[in-house]
Amino acid sequence: MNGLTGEGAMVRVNGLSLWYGGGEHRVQALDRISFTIPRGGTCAVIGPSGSGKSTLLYVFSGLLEEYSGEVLVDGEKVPRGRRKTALILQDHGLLPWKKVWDNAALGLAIRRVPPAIKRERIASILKEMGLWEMRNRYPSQLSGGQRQRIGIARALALEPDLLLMDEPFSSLDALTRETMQQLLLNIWLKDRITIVLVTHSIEEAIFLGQRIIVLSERPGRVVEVVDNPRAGRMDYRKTGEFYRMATRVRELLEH
Ligand SMILES: Nc1ncnc2c1ncn2[C@@H]1O[C@H](COP(=O)(O)OP(=O)(O)OP(=O)(O)O)[C@@H](O)[C@H]1O
Repeated sequence: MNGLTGEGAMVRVNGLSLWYGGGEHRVQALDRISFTIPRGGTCAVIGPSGSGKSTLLYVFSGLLEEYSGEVLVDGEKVPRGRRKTALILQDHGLLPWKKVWDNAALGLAIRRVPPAIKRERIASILKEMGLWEMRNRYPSQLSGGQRQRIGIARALALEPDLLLMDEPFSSLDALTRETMQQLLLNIWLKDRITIVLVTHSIEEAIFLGQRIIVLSERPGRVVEVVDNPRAGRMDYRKTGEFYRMATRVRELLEH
């Protein structure tokens, strides 16, 4: 695996530029972005508001197809509706009128997975995420952290090899947020899914992102790709290296 050249990379971005709208309303969101994400690695994308972080995820998931440059996922030009890519949006995309179980099973239902397989997979994931006891409740009867876990459960039920997350923990209080970061880390340690996480939090980016992509203000350009090999270690937060890394990323953002 060579993350620098992109050989064996899960995601490879080369000279990606993207504009929204047309004519006088044309807005450039991304400007010649290049980086790679190794297979089985974690990557955090951080940058000011409007720097194109969500846009990048939309491109990786195949939702946005109009761009210039090259974007390869698993060695192929982003295929539309790639089955092994899961996207978790900021609002978790939960349906308020459906119970926890059905919300978690939604992705599998859309893909018409046979009921027996669906039942087994959802039961196992709800147990793993600590949601089993709540399977017959509605989202409104749960806390923010529990709701977020349903969103993650739904994504994991698809057995993805690429998990794209758009500020998944931003609405949570600090403690719940740390618990959720830990949970995500456990999932990653177990399954080695490639994870791309968009975040506004320097601390979150450093704790979770083995590679940190720092973007500039709009149009988003890569200020720096920071390699952060100690990300994913449970005790990282308490180390001096963590604070040094935080200072470095903060300086890059103030650039
Ligand atoms: N549909 C659209 N039409 C026109 N401009 C858009 C559209 N969607 C996004 N933009 C613009 O493109 C830029 C990048 O948007 P994007 O949502 O990717 O940024 P972001 O870094 O995720 O922002 P935030 O941190 O605030 O969520 C922004 O300046 C935004 O206003």
